Formats: sequence, structure tokens, C-alpha cells
Amino acid sequence: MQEADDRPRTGGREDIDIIRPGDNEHLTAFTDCNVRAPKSINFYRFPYASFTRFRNIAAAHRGTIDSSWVKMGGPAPAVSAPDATCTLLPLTSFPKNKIKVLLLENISNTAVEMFESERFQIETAPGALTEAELVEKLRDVHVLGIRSKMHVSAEAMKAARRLLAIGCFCIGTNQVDLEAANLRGVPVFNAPFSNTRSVAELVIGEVIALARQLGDRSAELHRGTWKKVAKGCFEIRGKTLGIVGYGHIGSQVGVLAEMLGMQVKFFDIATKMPMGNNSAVATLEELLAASDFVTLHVPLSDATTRMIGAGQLQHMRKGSYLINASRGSVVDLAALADGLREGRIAGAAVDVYPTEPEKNSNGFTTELQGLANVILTPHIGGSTEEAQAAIGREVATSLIKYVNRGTTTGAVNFPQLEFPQDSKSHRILNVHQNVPGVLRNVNSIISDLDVNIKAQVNVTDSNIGYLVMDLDKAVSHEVEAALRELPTSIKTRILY
Ligand SMILES: NC(=O)c1ccc[n+]([C@@H]2O[C@H](COP(=O)([O-])OP(=O)(O)OC[C@H]3O[C@@H](n4cnc5c(N)ncnc54)[C@H](O)[C@@H]3O)[C@@H](O)[C@H]2O)c1
Ligand SMILES: O=C(O)[C@H](O)COP(=O)(O)O
Repeated sequence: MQEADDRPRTGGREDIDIIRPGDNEHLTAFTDCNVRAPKSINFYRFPYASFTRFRNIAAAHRGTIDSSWVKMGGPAPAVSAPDATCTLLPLTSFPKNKIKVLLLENISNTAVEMFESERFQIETAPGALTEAELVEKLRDVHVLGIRSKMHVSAEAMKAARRLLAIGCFCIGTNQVDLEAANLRGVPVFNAPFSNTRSVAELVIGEVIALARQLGDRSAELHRGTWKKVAKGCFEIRGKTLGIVGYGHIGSQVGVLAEMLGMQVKFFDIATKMPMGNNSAVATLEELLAASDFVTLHVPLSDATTRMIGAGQLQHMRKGSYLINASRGSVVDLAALADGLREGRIAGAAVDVYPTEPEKNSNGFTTELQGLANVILTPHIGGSTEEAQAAIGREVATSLIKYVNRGTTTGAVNFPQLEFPQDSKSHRILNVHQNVPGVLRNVNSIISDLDVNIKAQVNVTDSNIGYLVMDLDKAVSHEVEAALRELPTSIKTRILY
């Protein structure tokens, strides 16, 4: 490598400073030379060195240019400071800066920053996409991040040949065809409890708001109507809250409600440990009949779709209230609207709807609009700064661990596996059909090559097996190629 005497010098021992102002030759010399392994390169702009040129050099050395330089633009700064720093990435099986991450629906910046620090390429969009748009995008995406709106169907995944993993930056995963993802060897991760507290607090606020008709009083006063009434307004102390689905959110709501002096009963298909003085009841009907307020916290499933319809509303106490912050299709909204109009149900708070707009600013209609004592919110149960930041961190961590190490802990549709990788070995990941004979074939490849295996773990579910092997670097690519060829293989990757 040629170095100019007058080139500016900054950086520590493992940095390389490059470019004598005015001399284009050194750029070429640098790209061609075989330098000692530096951690970063400092670039100094000279009259005809473009950013693209620097970026190409960086790429040739498995590096990316510090994005602050891109943002800076404008005239070149004083030559005493580098115009750009290119951090060189360690040699990896697949260049990290070629991993494409698509983040939809306003996913938190905490996640964006974590992917950036891995040097992944990131594309973001504020809303969900249409299926056709998603199919197009997924052609070259490795990691997809969504929230509750973006439906990811089996069809959409067909063209997603490079897709490694999906992150649902929320609790619900019903928007993804989990089985189709599983069959394609794509684990789906979520954040099972990072927004639990936010939803629980919203529900408690709504219990009080409904009991005091706060939504209506506020709207009247906004219109200039002073209506001071006590009739039909109640304290919540001593009233009974019925919780349907006593999981993370339901049980948290139960704890908070009891602190406010409510009696709490719950119904769940699973046996659950009651918190505090909360108590379980045996049937949904029993719960509905015993409650002044009913709040729903079940996931969407065949069993919970329209689990509250006309029949169930008839079981509710006259003058009771319904809260739904679970999924829109859990409640038959037309039946609820009838119950409210007839006055059997005294009020409702609804955060989720069978069909929701893909983006903010799209119009929205529901049969509940205009009804008395009905609080409508646009699916904001988990929309707090705290929850979104925590979800961003949690799901990005799972995705990064999967991309870098093959760890599937926490995946909702995949065999779970996590173990440390020895830095001296290469790791091979093989997702395969769970049929007899796979391990026999894998082991025959290994014994034919006379390979020393440092670790081999295979975990399965009813459809697929997930095999992780750490082995000798010298033969890893050969083993990977042979595994790829097995007719049972769905996805095979090598990691180092
Ligand atoms: N409005 C929002 O912004 C928002 C935010 C977070 C979660 N959610 C929704 O809330 C749901 C619940 O969240 P969670 O974290 O409490 O989930 P969870 O899995 O911890 O709890 C769900 C509970 O429902 C029970 N259940 C399942 N089917 C049932 C049935 N048929 N009858 C009675 N109980 C049943 C389960 O046994 C479990 O205890 C999520 O699946 C999601 O759809 C909405
Ligand atoms: O499943 C969830 O966590 C909630 O429904 C929140 O979804 P969101 O992230 O789209 O608001």
C-alpha cells in the first residue's frame, strides 16, 4: 500500500488513514492492497473523491461508511478530521451489511438502532402494506418486522426466498400464517409481555371512564353543553370486574382492579393461579352473570372468534359494561350495538375492530359510532413510549440472535434451541422435514467426510426438525453443501 507523507493522521493503532488530498491514485492503490487487518479506515475527501467511491472501497473491505458522513453532506470539513470513517466488519459467513431488514408499522427506533449497530440494511415504512406490495418487498428481504396490522399469508411467503425470520413487534401473532412460516423454516418471534402493563392501565382507566360516563361528558362540553348529572354514574369500589382470559394482561388488570377496591373474578380455559383475592369461575356464562364490568383478554383463535355475541350479551347483568382490548373479531359488534341501544349494556370501551385501517389517516367506520357511553380508541392498548421501546429491544434482540447464532428461544412457531458457539468452529443450521431417516443421512455425510463434530443438537415439532451443528472450519462448507442437497432439507445456513 502506498501512503502519502502528508496525509492526515488520526485514529489508533488499528485504524488506517487514507487519501492524500488531490491524489486519486491512492484510492485505487488502497482498494487493491492487502492491508493488515484494520478495524476501521478514515477517509479524507479530496477534490474528485465522491462518497460513492469511498463506499465502494469500504464495501470491498467488508465495511460500511459511518452514516453521519452521509447526513453531513455539504462542503468538505477541515482536513484535520476525517470526512468519513469506514468500520470494517469481521469476516462473517454472509456480509452483515447485505442483510436486509424491512420494518413496517412504525416500529420503535430502539429496534432500528440495534439493527444499525449490527450494520444490517434497514428499510422502514410507517404503515402496513397491501399483500401485493409485501410480496414484492419480500423478494430480497431477510428479516421482516411488523406489528398487528400487516397480514403475512402463506401466499406472501412463497416468493420470500431469502426470508430468515419474522418479528411481530407486539404480543399478537394471529396476523401471520404461523404454520406456513414453520413449514418454510421461518421462525416468528414476538414480545409476549412488553406492553402488558400499558394495556392493563388503559383498561383500568376505561373502567372508571365508563362508570362516570367521562367520554360523553367531555364530548358534550367540547360542544358547549354543560350537563352536570349523577344519575347512572357510579364508583367502581365494591363492583365486580369479570376478566375473560387470565393471562399476562388479564391477571395484571385483576391486580390493579383489586387495589382500587373491586372484586375480581376470571374465566380461563387453562387453570390459572389467582392473584391476590381474585377468584376463578367455571364457565363464561357464570362470569358474565356475576360481573358489573366484563373485560376481554383472550388471543384470537377459532374458539374466541365472536365468543361475545347476542347470546353472551344476554347473560350479562342489565346495566353492565363491556371492554374489549383483545382482538376485534372476539366481539360481534352488531350485537353489542343492539345491546347498547336497548340499554341492557350501559357502556362499552372498544380498542380493537374486526377490520382496522392499515395506516393512520385512513378513514374508519364502525356500528358503534355515535352510541352513548361508548369509548372508541384506535388500537392503542400497547401504544406507549415505554411499551414500544421495550418491544423494540426485545424483538430486535431475538431476531439478531437468530440471524447471528441460530437461537430460536421465544419463537412462537419453531422448535426452541439455544447454545453458545465455540469461536473456533463453524455452525451449520439445517431446518428439515420431520421424517424418519434425516439424522441417519446427516450422520452419513459427516462420517464420509471424517469430520470432528463439536456439538450437534436436533429439536423437532410435528412438522419440522431444527438441527444445529458446530464443526471443524476446514470442512464446514462441504458439509453445508451436502446438507443442502438432502431432499428433506428446507433451509440450510452456515454461520461464522
Ligand atoms: N389492544 C392492544 O393494543 C393489545 C395489546 C396487547 C395484546 N392484545 C391482545 O390481547 C391478547 C391477550 O394478551 P395476553 O398477553 O394477556 O395473552 P396471554 O397469552 O398471556 O393470555 C391469554 C389468556 O387467554 C386464555 N384463553 C385462550 N383461549 C381462551 C378461551 N377460549 N376462553 C378463555 N380463556 C382463553 C389463555 O389460556 C391465556 O391465559 C393478545 O393475544 C392480543 O391479541 C391487544
Ligand atoms: O398484539 C399486540 O401487542 C397489540 O394488539 C398491539 O399491537 P400494535 O403493536 O399493532 O399496536
